[in-house]
Amino acid sequence: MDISKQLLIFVNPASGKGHALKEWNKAKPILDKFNVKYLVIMTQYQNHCHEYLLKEDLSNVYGVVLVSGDGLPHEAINALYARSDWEQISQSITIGVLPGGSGNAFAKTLTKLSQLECNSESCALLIAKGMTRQMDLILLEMPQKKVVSFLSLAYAFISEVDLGSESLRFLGGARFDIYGTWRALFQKKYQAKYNNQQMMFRYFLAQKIPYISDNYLSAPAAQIDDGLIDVQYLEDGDWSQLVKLSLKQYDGSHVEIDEQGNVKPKGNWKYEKVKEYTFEPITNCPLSIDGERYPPQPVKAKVLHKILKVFCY
Ligand SMILES: Nc1ncnc2c1ncn2[C@@H]1O[C@H](COP(=O)(O)OP(=O)(O)OP(=O)(O)O)[C@@H](O)[C@H]1O
Repeated sequence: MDISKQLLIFVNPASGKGHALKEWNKAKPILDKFNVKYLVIMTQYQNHCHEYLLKEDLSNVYGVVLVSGDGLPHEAINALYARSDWEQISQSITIGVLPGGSGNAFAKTLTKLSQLECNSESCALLIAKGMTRQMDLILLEMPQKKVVSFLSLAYAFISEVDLGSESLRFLGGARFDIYGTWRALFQKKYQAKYNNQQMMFRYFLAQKIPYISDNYLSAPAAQIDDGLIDVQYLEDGDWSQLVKLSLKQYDGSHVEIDEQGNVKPKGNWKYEKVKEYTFEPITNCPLSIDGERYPPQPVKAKVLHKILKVFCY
């Protein structure tokens, strides 16, 4: 890593409860103490960060830091991946995050792996110390678009909770608890094809990292660099199964892992580790990709192994 270059720090004033600037102010003294060079950009509008990273000369940049929820890293990583010089950028630029939004799964995962608390001071320390790891991304090919995902693709229950609770952003992370409880009580079923098999789903979630937000360890067997995607789903099943399982996702106890690291089967609840999959929604329910809304459409997913550098011990 060439620290004679600088970090680009994007602060999203519109994320979560609007606390991103406060979180940045907690991190700034730590970066200053370590004499880190940086340029701060307050994002002015949706896609500002994407436009900047797609077009600007990044030859003087060694890291991109997102102070926001999980939406801004999704935007940033996709902009970098879409550049013609991505191969070189994937070697020279490292991604860092500070938890400034309502869903901070990325910050939670990187701090947890580094055995740190998930807060802005820990994230700043990770960035200032400059240790990096290579992580996987998931390439999602859709009819009109290719997207890379660092977190998840959700349909049915999780997609409804993620996207349906957007108007409750002012509640911060509590939006998922409140809206999720309501949706678990009044469940819907959704038709889709998973690997060409048509099923009726109550729940479908494919993840790259173990957390889906700061306090939901939804895929405890997931690893950032194992070359695999953790897919969980619940077919039809009974109503109470989803209620019980969603309550246990706080600490990951809905999944039992044996000494070899394999997930033990649990009734109708399926947990598979795959290198690729296909998914085709049939019911009109949007897809949530890294927490962002995408119209229902067929998706081909495959892992891009160890393709992104992140600040992590
Ligand atoms: N100044 C701005 N005004 C409005 N939207 C913005 C602004 N800056 C960035 N955005 C957009 O805000 C969106 C949400 O980003 P982010 O993930 O940081 O917030 P969040 O509230 O935590 O969301 P999530 O719950 O998905 O984590 C992104 O799509 C980004 O483009």
